[in-house]
Amino acid sequence: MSTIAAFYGGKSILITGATGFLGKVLMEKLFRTSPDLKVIYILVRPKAGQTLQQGVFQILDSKLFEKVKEVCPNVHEKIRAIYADLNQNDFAISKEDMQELLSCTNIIFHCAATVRFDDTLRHAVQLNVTATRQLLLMASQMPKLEAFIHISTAYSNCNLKHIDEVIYPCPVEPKKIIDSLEWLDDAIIDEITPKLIRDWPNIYTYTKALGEMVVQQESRNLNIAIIRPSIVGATWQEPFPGWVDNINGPNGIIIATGKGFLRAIKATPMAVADVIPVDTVVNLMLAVGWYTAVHRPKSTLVYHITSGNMNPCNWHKMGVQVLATFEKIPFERPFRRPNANFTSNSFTSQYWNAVSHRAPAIIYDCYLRLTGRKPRMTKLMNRLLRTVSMLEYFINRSWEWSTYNTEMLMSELSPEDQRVFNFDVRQLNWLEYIENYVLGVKKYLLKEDMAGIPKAKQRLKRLRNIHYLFNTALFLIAWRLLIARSQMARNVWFFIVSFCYKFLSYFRASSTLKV
Ligand SMILES: CCCCCCCCCCCCCCCCCCCCCCCCCCCCCC(=O)SCCNC(=O)CCNC(=O)[C@H](O)C(C)(C)COP(=O)(O)OP(=O)(O)OC[C@H]1O[C@@H](n2cnc3c(N)ncnc32)[C@H](O)[C@@H]1OP(=O)(O)O
Ligand SMILES: NC(=O)C1=CN([C@@H]2O[C@H](COP(=O)(O)OP(=O)(O)OC[C@H]3O[C@@H](n4cnc5c(N)ncnc54)[C@H](OP(=O)(O)O)[C@@H]3O)[C@@H](O)[C@H]2O)C=CC1
Repeated sequence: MSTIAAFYGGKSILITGATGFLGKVLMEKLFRTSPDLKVIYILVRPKAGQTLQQGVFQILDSKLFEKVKEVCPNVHEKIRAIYADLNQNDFAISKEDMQELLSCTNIIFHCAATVRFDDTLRHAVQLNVTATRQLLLMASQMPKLEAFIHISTAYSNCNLKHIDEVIYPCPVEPKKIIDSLEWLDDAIIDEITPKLIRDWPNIYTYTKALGEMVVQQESRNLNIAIIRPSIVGATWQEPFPGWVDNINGPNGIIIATGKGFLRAIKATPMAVADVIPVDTVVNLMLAVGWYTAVHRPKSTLVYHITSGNMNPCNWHKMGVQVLATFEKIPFERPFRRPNANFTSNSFTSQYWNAVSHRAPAIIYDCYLRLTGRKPRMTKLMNRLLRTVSMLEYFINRSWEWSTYNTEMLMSELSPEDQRVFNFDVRQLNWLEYIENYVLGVKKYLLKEDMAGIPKAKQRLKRLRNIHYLFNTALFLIAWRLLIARSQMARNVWFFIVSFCYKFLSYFRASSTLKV
């Protein structure tokens, strides 16, 4: 029997962000490996037109939870959803619910966050910093609490090149920022934001760094650990390969490429693509929860869960395999044939944006207008290019993350725990993983049926023919215009035609002689 699975038996576990990508996979694994756990409390924001119970059923209805329903048939009774908004004071949790949480919780996994790169500083600080502080305050009033696991990101210190498993101080104290945001108005906040975030690429990574500092400062006597995953990708193995459920990170790029919208991206092909499967992250989270509660390390330990140092894959390899998978498993109704390349500098990037992105979008919008429909492609393309520009920072650099704590933890696990809670990314076969990833995007995100593949392949053939035809027509028009305007072009044209004529005459004469 797995020691870690047994540890979670009978426990009351509080998860924030349980409706998110990581949170769902965490819940699934907990129920599947420790079906005898007591209860999982999930803090859920009220959603218009949906009761709490409906929200829980919606989560459980997903294919992700199919296996769980077999091993834990009463799973819906073990999820206790609590209305909460982490942006509000005391999270707007009712007194009774708060009482229950405070008196019963054994373990906390704090996953909730805003992961948007372009959020306002006020909102991102509220959720990623202030809410973390408030949760720590709640935790300090929980007599039965054994461990508090805070989920950060490997990019919280991406302004550094080499990142150790330590909490780095931020230039401005989180408390000062929280206090000043209370009285500064939005216009001033917008003005000072670039000065505050300095060399962090966005508000998200900056506020995650502040969140870590808050954890360090407010840890009191709690058993706390921080987990820093890199780019969290689809499931590798569990409960089945390729599960994804949002368009963050690489997912949106895979869709945009597969649908033929994105044809070039500014990336450094040899930079490390530090993608880490979500089930690997969850396995580490559960192992850390156990270790922190049972071994009670003296200080707050930070664990990196990244792939680059142990089993690196670069963007070139990833891109090639993504494109190869589209050949086998194309997405339905693509705008153009999926075929993308990496550009290396701003000049070529702008050229491709004009030629391969904006021009086809404008042409398509003209076609929509002419056929009496509303143009939409240019708007969509602009949003996509904006998104891509925000991701560029991460695909043009490589980082080194040390993983001493993660490796130490691996060595502390029994062979059975190493198998059930495997977070050894050295065993990952990238080509297989990427193929399953693309397939998962098709099935679980785009909800496309595999039966549609032959039709999609036919459409791709048609698009390829249109592409060749269009290019030939374009070439002929350009050449015709050039001949009309330039003596030099006329001379070249005359030379080519007479050369071809002579070659053909010679060929005909020599074949007549042979006969
Ligand atoms: C010899 C041969 C050589 C061949 C070479 C091969 C080349 C092949 C090249 C092709 C590549 C093929 C694929 C390769 C695979 C990977 C490609 C690399 C990309 C990976 C980049 C990952 C970087 C991640 C960085 C991680 C940092 C930290 C990680 C974390 O800690 S947290 C998670 C990260 N958070 C996010 O990802 C959130 C990012 N999103 C946002 O902040 C916002 O969504 C926004 C981008 C600001 C956009 O906001 P909006 O207000 O505009 O609205 P909305 O969110 O509703 O979305 C608007 C539209 O944009 C689309 N969209 C959103 N996100 C993405 C996305 N990530 N990618 C693409 N599109 C996205 C969305 O669909 C909306 O579209 P619409 O509804 O149709 O309008
Ligand atoms: N995905 C990634 O690539 C990476 C993620 N991380 C970290 O992992 C954690 C989870 O990320 P991920 O699952 O991908 O993110 P998601 O965006 O999928 O999930 C975010 C979760 O936070 C909840 N949430 C947001 N705002 C509030 C609020 N005001 N009150 C209550 N709950 C709220 C969301 O609820 P709702 O469903 O209502 O929106 C959702 O459950 C985050 O801390 C993130 O920083 C770290 C590295 C990489």
